[in-house]
Amino acid sequence: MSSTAQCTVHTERVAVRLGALTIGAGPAVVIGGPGADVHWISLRDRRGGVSSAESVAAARAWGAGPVLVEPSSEEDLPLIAERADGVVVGAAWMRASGLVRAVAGLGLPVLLHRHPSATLEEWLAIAGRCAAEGNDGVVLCESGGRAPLGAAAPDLALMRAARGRSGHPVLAGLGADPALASAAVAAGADGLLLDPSAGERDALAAREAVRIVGALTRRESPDSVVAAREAIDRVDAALAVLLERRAELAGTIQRLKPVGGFAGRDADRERRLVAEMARRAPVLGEARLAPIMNAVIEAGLHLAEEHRSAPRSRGADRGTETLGTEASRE
Ligand SMILES: O=C(O)C(=O)C[C@]1(C(=O)O)C=C[C@@H](O)C=C1
Repeated sequence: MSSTAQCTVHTERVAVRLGALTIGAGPAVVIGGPGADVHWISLRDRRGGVSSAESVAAARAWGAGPVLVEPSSEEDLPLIAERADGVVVGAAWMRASGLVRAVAGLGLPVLLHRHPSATLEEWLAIAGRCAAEGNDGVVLCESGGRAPLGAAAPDLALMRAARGRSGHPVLAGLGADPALASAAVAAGADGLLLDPSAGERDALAAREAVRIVGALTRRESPDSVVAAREAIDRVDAALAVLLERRAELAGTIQRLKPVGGFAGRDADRERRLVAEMARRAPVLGEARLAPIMNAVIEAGLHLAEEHRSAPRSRGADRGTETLGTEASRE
Protein backbone atom coordinates (compact mmCIF):
# COMPACT_ATOMS: atom_id res chain seq x y z
CA MET A 1 0.00 0.00 0.00
CA SER A 2 1.42 3.43 -0.83
CA SER A 3 1.70 6.00 1.95
CA THR A 4 -1.01 8.10 0.25
CA ALA A 5 -3.36 5.15 0.28
CA GLN A 6 -2.57 4.53 3.95
CA CYS A 7 -3.75 8.03 4.83
CA THR A 8 -7.07 7.60 3.07
CA VAL A 9 -10.01 8.42 5.31
CA HIS A 10 -13.22 6.60 4.42
CA THR A 11 -16.14 8.92 4.88
CA GLU A 12 -18.53 6.17 3.80
CA ARG A 13 -19.80 4.29 6.86
CA VAL A 14 -20.46 0.59 6.69
CA ALA A 15 -23.26 -0.31 9.10
CA VAL A 16 -23.44 -4.02 9.91
CA ARG A 17 -26.74 -5.86 10.32
CA LEU A 18 -26.78 -8.40 13.11
CA GLY A 19 -30.15 -10.11 13.30
CA ALA A 20 -32.66 -7.27 13.81
CA LEU A 21 -29.93 -4.92 15.07
CA THR A 22 -27.73 -2.53 13.15
CA ILE A 23 -24.26 -1.76 14.46
CA GLY A 24 -22.67 1.47 13.28
CA ALA A 25 -25.83 3.47 12.63
CA GLY A 26 -28.28 4.53 15.31
CA PRO A 27 -27.66 3.91 18.99
CA ALA A 28 -24.54 2.26 20.35
CA VAL A 29 -25.07 -1.34 21.45
CA VAL A 30 -23.88 -3.48 24.34
CA ILE A 31 -22.59 -6.94 23.48
CA GLY A 32 -22.15 -9.40 26.35
CA GLY A 33 -23.23 -9.48 29.97
CA PRO A 34 -26.68 -9.53 31.58
CA GLY A 35 -29.33 -7.53 29.69
CA ALA A 36 -27.11 -7.02 26.62
CA ASP A 37 -28.47 -6.31 23.12
CA VAL A 38 -26.28 -9.09 21.74
CA HIS A 39 -24.74 -12.11 23.51
CA TRP A 40 -21.45 -13.77 22.70
CA ILE A 41 -19.59 -16.88 23.71
CA SER A 42 -16.14 -18.27 23.05
CA LEU A 43 -15.96 -21.99 22.34
CA ARG A 44 -12.30 -21.72 23.37
CA ASP A 45 -13.45 -21.22 26.97
CA ARG A 46 -15.65 -24.32 26.80
CA ARG A 47 -15.44 -26.52 29.89
CA GLY A 48 -14.66 -30.22 29.40
CA GLY A 49 -17.74 -32.34 28.86
CA VAL A 50 -19.81 -29.51 27.33
CA SER A 51 -20.21 -29.76 23.55
CA SER A 52 -19.96 -26.77 21.22
CA ALA A 53 -23.65 -27.18 20.35
CA GLU A 54 -24.61 -27.11 24.05
CA SER A 55 -22.49 -24.01 24.61
CA VAL A 56 -24.17 -22.16 21.72
CA ALA A 57 -27.61 -23.25 22.97
CA ALA A 58 -26.72 -21.92 26.45
CA ALA A 59 -25.72 -18.55 24.94
CA ARG A 60 -29.08 -18.39 23.11
CA ALA A 61 -30.84 -18.93 26.43
CA TRP A 62 -29.13 -15.86 27.98
CA GLY A 63 -31.76 -13.65 26.36
CA ALA A 64 -33.39 -12.49 23.16
CA GLY A 65 -31.18 -10.93 20.52
CA PRO A 66 -28.42 -12.14 18.24
CA VAL A 67 -25.61 -14.43 19.39
CA LEU A 68 -21.98 -14.18 18.31
CA VAL A 69 -19.70 -17.20 18.65
CA GLU A 70 -15.91 -17.50 18.67
CA PRO A 71 -14.86 -20.89 17.24
CA SER A 72 -12.19 -22.98 18.95
CA SER A 73 -11.14 -24.40 15.56
CA GLU A 74 -12.30 -24.73 11.96
CA GLU A 75 -14.39 -27.72 13.07
CA ASP A 76 -16.84 -25.38 14.83
CA LEU A 77 -17.64 -23.41 11.67
CA PRO A 78 -20.52 -25.57 10.33
CA LEU A 79 -22.26 -25.30 13.73
CA ILE A 80 -21.67 -21.54 13.80
CA ALA A 81 -23.01 -21.18 10.24
CA GLU A 82 -26.17 -22.99 11.30
CA ARG A 83 -26.83 -21.58 14.80
CA ALA A 84 -25.05 -18.23 15.25
CA ASP A 85 -25.75 -14.72 13.97
CA GLY A 86 -22.10 -13.74 13.71
CA VAL A 87 -18.55 -14.94 14.33
CA VAL A 88 -15.89 -13.62 16.69
CA VAL A 89 -12.26 -13.57 15.54
CA GLY A 90 -10.30 -13.48 18.81
CA ALA A 91 -7.16 -11.38 19.35
CA ALA A 92 -5.11 -14.54 19.92
CA TRP A 93 -5.74 -15.85 16.40
CA MET A 94 -6.46 -12.76 14.28
CA ARG A 95 -3.19 -13.61 12.46
CA ALA A 96 -4.29 -17.18 11.59
CA SER A 97 -5.03 -16.23 8.00
CA GLY A 98 -6.50 -19.61 6.92
CA LEU A 99 -9.02 -19.67 9.77
CA VAL A 100 -9.90 -15.98 9.34
CA ARG A 101 -10.52 -16.61 5.61
CA ALA A 102 -12.75 -19.58 6.41
CA VAL A 103 -14.65 -17.51 8.96
CA ALA A 104 -15.18 -14.68 6.48
CA GLY A 105 -16.36 -17.22 3.92
CA LEU A 106 -19.34 -18.13 6.14
CA GLY A 107 -20.93 -14.85 5.08
CA LEU A 108 -21.94 -14.02 8.66
CA PRO A 109 -20.98 -10.70 10.29
CA VAL A 110 -17.45 -10.89 11.72
CA LEU A 111 -16.35 -9.27 14.97
CA LEU A 112 -12.61 -8.78 14.48
CA HIS A 113 -10.52 -8.23 17.60
CA ARG A 114 -7.10 -6.54 17.45
CA HIS A 115 -4.17 -8.31 19.08
CA PRO A 116 -2.49 -5.81 21.45
CA SER A 117 0.70 -5.99 19.34
CA ALA A 118 -1.06 -5.47 15.97
CA THR A 119 -0.77 -2.08 14.30
CA LEU A 120 -3.77 -0.27 12.85
CA GLU A 121 -2.54 -1.17 9.35
CA GLU A 122 -2.26 -4.87 10.15
CA TRP A 123 -5.72 -4.90 11.74
CA LEU A 124 -7.36 -3.12 8.81
CA ALA A 125 -5.53 -5.36 6.35
CA ILE A 126 -7.25 -8.36 7.96
CA ALA A 127 -10.62 -6.59 7.62
CA GLY A 128 -9.64 -6.05 3.99
CA ARG A 129 -9.04 -9.79 3.59
CA CYS A 130 -12.57 -10.47 4.84
CA ALA A 131 -13.83 -8.02 2.20
CA ALA A 132 -11.78 -9.89 -0.41
CA GLU A 133 -13.73 -13.03 0.61
CA GLY A 134 -16.91 -11.07 -0.21
CA ASN A 135 -17.64 -10.29 3.46
CA ASP A 136 -17.99 -6.59 4.23
CA GLY A 137 -19.84 -7.17 7.49
CA VAL A 138 -16.84 -6.57 9.73
CA VAL A 139 -17.11 -4.93 13.15
CA LEU A 140 -13.74 -3.99 14.66
CA CYS A 141 -13.20 -4.54 18.38
CA GLU A 142 -10.44 -2.77 20.30
CA SER A 143 -9.60 -4.14 23.74
CA GLY A 144 -5.96 -3.09 24.01
CA GLY A 145 -3.76 -4.69 26.61
CA ARG A 146 -4.25 -4.79 30.35
CA ALA A 147 -4.23 -1.75 32.62
CA PRO A 148 -2.91 -2.01 36.19
CA LEU A 149 -5.15 -4.29 38.30
CA GLY A 150 -6.08 -6.30 35.21
CA ALA A 151 -8.73 -3.96 33.76
CA ALA A 152 -9.03 -3.81 29.96
CA ALA A 153 -7.22 -0.84 28.44
CA PRO A 154 -8.67 -0.20 24.98
CA ASP A 155 -6.75 2.36 22.94
CA LEU A 156 -9.66 4.72 22.25
CA ALA A 157 -7.66 6.93 19.87
CA LEU A 158 -6.75 3.87 17.82
CA MET A 159 -10.37 2.67 17.90
CA ARG A 160 -11.49 6.05 16.59
CA ALA A 161 -8.82 6.06 13.90
CA ALA A 162 -9.92 2.58 12.80
CA ARG A 163 -13.48 3.82 12.38
CA GLY A 164 -12.37 6.90 10.44
CA ARG A 165 -9.97 4.99 8.21
CA SER A 166 -12.13 1.98 7.39
CA GLY A 167 -15.74 3.11 7.83
CA HIS A 168 -16.36 -0.14 9.75
CA PRO A 169 -18.25 0.07 13.05
CA VAL A 170 -16.00 -0.12 16.11
CA LEU A 171 -16.45 -1.58 19.57
CA ALA A 172 -14.50 -0.99 22.75
CA GLY A 173 -13.76 -4.22 24.61
CA LEU A 174 -14.00 -3.49 28.32
CA GLY A 175 -13.72 -6.95 29.89
CA ALA A 176 -16.04 -7.01 32.88
CA ASP A 177 -15.30 -3.45 34.01
CA PRO A 178 -17.59 -0.59 32.87
CA ALA A 179 -15.21 2.17 34.10
CA LEU A 180 -14.33 3.30 30.55
CA ALA A 181 -17.84 2.89 29.11
CA SER A 182 -18.68 6.60 28.96
CA ALA A 183 -15.24 7.48 27.60
CA ALA A 184 -15.56 4.83 24.89
CA VAL A 185 -18.98 6.02 23.72
CA ALA A 186 -17.78 9.64 23.80
CA ALA A 187 -14.78 8.58 21.69
CA GLY A 188 -17.16 7.22 19.05
CA ALA A 189 -17.56 3.54 19.93
CA ASP A 190 -20.55 2.04 18.12
CA GLY A 191 -20.84 -0.42 20.97
CA LEU A 192 -19.21 -1.94 24.02
CA LEU A 193 -18.09 -5.55 24.33
CA LEU A 194 -18.37 -6.95 27.85
CA ASP A 195 -17.31 -10.35 29.12
CA PRO A 196 -20.28 -12.71 29.31
CA SER A 197 -19.31 -13.09 33.00
CA ALA A 198 -19.82 -9.36 33.75
CA GLY A 199 -21.97 -8.80 36.84
CA GLU A 200 -25.50 -7.35 36.77
CA ARG A 201 -24.41 -4.06 38.31
CA ASP A 202 -21.45 -3.55 35.98
CA ALA A 203 -23.53 -4.45 32.91
CA LEU A 204 -26.21 -1.97 34.01
CA ALA A 205 -23.59 0.77 34.45
CA ALA A 206 -22.29 0.08 30.92
CA ARG A 207 -25.81 0.17 29.44
CA GLU A 208 -26.55 3.45 31.26
CA ALA A 209 -23.35 4.99 29.91
CA VAL A 210 -24.28 3.93 26.38
CA ARG A 211 -27.73 5.44 26.77
CA ILE A 212 -26.84 8.72 28.44
CA VAL A 213 -23.54 9.54 26.73
CA GLY A 214 -24.85 8.20 23.42
CA ALA A 215 -27.84 10.57 23.63
CA LEU A 216 -25.42 13.49 23.91
CA THR A 217 -22.83 12.41 21.36
CA ARG A 218 -24.49 10.27 18.66
CA ARG A 219 -26.61 11.92 16.00
CA GLU A 220 -29.47 9.67 14.96
CA SER A 221 -31.69 9.80 11.88
CA PRO A 222 -34.55 7.42 12.73
CA ASP A 223 -36.90 6.60 9.88
CA SER A 224 -39.94 5.26 11.73
CA VAL A 225 -42.15 6.36 14.62
CA VAL A 226 -40.94 3.43 16.74
CA ALA A 227 -37.27 4.22 16.10
CA ALA A 228 -37.80 7.94 16.69
CA ARG A 229 -39.62 7.20 19.98
CA GLU A 230 -36.77 4.97 21.08
CA ALA A 231 -34.34 7.79 20.25
CA ILE A 232 -36.48 10.28 22.20
CA ASP A 233 -36.48 7.88 25.17
CA ARG A 234 -32.66 7.97 25.13
CA VAL A 235 -32.61 11.78 25.02
CA ASP A 236 -35.19 11.91 27.83
CA ALA A 237 -32.98 9.61 29.90
CA ALA A 238 -30.13 12.12 29.56
CA LEU A 239 -32.50 15.01 30.27
CA ALA A 240 -33.73 13.28 33.44
CA VAL A 241 -30.17 12.88 34.74
CA LEU A 242 -29.45 16.56 34.03
CA LEU A 243 -32.75 17.80 35.48
CA GLU A 244 -32.14 15.85 38.70
CA ARG A 245 -28.61 17.23 38.93
CA ARG A 246 -29.86 20.77 38.22
CA ALA A 247 -32.53 20.53 40.92
CA GLU A 248 -29.88 19.49 43.45
CA LEU A 249 -27.68 22.47 42.54
CA ALA A 250 -30.62 24.89 42.60
CA GLY A 251 -31.46 23.51 46.08
CA THR A 252 -27.89 24.24 47.21
CA ILE A 253 -28.23 27.84 46.00
CA GLN A 254 -31.50 28.27 47.92
CA ARG A 255 -29.78 27.15 51.12
CA LEU A 256 -26.80 29.47 50.56
CA LYS A 257 -28.62 32.61 49.34
CA PRO A 258 -29.52 35.22 51.96
CA VAL A 259 -33.14 34.95 50.74
CA GLY A 260 -33.86 31.59 49.14
CA GLY A 261 -36.93 30.05 47.52
CA PHE A 262 -39.62 31.96 45.61
CA ALA A 263 -39.01 35.03 47.78
CA GLY A 264 -35.44 35.31 46.44
CA ARG A 265 -36.29 34.91 42.77
CA ASP A 266 -33.89 36.72 40.42
CA ALA A 267 -35.56 37.56 37.09
CA ASP A 268 -32.36 39.01 35.62
CA ARG A 269 -30.38 35.80 36.29
CA GLU A 270 -33.21 33.75 34.75
CA ARG A 271 -33.23 35.90 31.58
CA ARG A 272 -29.46 35.56 31.23
CA LEU A 273 -29.44 31.80 31.63
CA VAL A 274 -32.19 31.44 29.01
CA ALA A 275 -30.25 33.66 26.59
CA GLU A 276 -27.12 31.57 27.17
CA MET A 277 -29.04 28.34 26.56
CA ALA A 278 -30.50 29.75 23.34
CA ARG A 279 -26.95 29.97 21.94
CA ARG A 280 -26.80 26.16 22.10
CA ALA A 281 -30.46 25.64 21.20
CA PRO A 282 -30.94 28.21 18.44
CA VAL A 283 -33.79 26.31 16.80
CA LEU A 284 -35.85 26.49 19.98
CA GLY A 285 -34.66 30.05 20.67
CA GLU A 286 -35.24 32.24 23.71
CA ALA A 287 -39.01 32.57 23.25
CA ARG A 288 -39.61 28.81 23.46
CA LEU A 289 -36.91 28.12 26.03
CA ALA A 290 -38.19 30.75 28.48
CA PRO A 291 -41.41 28.89 29.51
CA ILE A 292 -39.54 25.57 29.62
CA MET A 293 -36.91 26.98 31.96
CA ASN A 294 -39.54 28.77 34.00
CA ALA A 295 -41.17 25.37 34.68
CA VAL A 296 -37.79 23.79 35.46
CA ILE A 297 -36.79 26.61 37.82
CA GLU A 298 -40.16 26.57 39.59
CA ALA A 299 -39.96 22.79 40.06
CA GLY A 300 -36.55 23.30 41.70
CA LEU A 301 -37.87 26.05 43.96
CA HIS A 302 -40.90 23.99 45.02
CA LEU A 303 -38.60 21.06 45.81
CA ALA A 304 -36.25 23.31 47.82
CA GLU A 305 -39.17 24.73 49.82
CA GLU A 306 -40.51 21.21 50.49
CA HIS A 307 -37.09 20.12 51.68
CA ARG A 308 -36.80 23.17 53.91
CA SER A 309 -40.08 22.41 55.64
CA ALA A 310 -39.41 18.62 55.80
CA PRO A 311 -35.66 18.00 55.38
CA ARG A 312 -34.75 14.54 54.09
CA SER A 313 -31.46 12.72 54.24
CA ARG A 314 -29.45 13.49 51.10
CA GLY A 315 -30.09 11.06 48.28
CA ALA A 316 -32.68 9.11 50.29
CA ASP A 317 -35.14 9.25 47.39
CA ARG A 318 -32.63 8.37 44.69
CA GLY A 319 -33.76 5.74 42.21
CA THR A 320 -31.59 3.71 39.87
CA GLU A 321 -27.94 4.66 39.88
CA THR A 322 -26.86 6.13 36.60
CA LEU A 323 -23.57 7.67 35.57
CA GLY A 324 -22.85 8.28 39.24
CA THR A 325 -22.08 4.58 39.42
CA GLU A 326 -19.02 5.11 37.29
CA ALA A 327 -17.84 8.22 39.07
CA SER A 328 -18.22 6.69 42.50
CA ARG A 329 -16.23 3.63 41.44
CA GLU A 330 -13.11 5.67 40.69
O1 LIG B 1 -29.29 31.50 40.73
C1 LIG B 1 -30.07 31.64 41.66
O2 LIG B 1 -30.08 32.66 42.38
C2 LIG B 1 -31.06 30.61 41.96
O3 LIG B 1 -31.76 30.69 42.94
C3 LIG B 1 -31.18 29.47 41.04
C4 LIG B 1 -32.30 29.72 40.02
C5 LIG B 1 -32.26 28.49 39.05
O4 LIG B 1 -32.93 27.49 39.29
O5 LIG B 1 -31.45 28.57 38.11
C6 LIG B 1 -33.59 29.74 40.73
C7 LIG B 1 -34.24 30.91 41.01
C8 LIG B 1 -33.74 32.20 40.57
O6 LIG B 1 -34.77 33.04 40.16
C9 LIG B 1 -32.68 32.10 39.56
C10 LIG B 1 -32.06 30.94 39.27
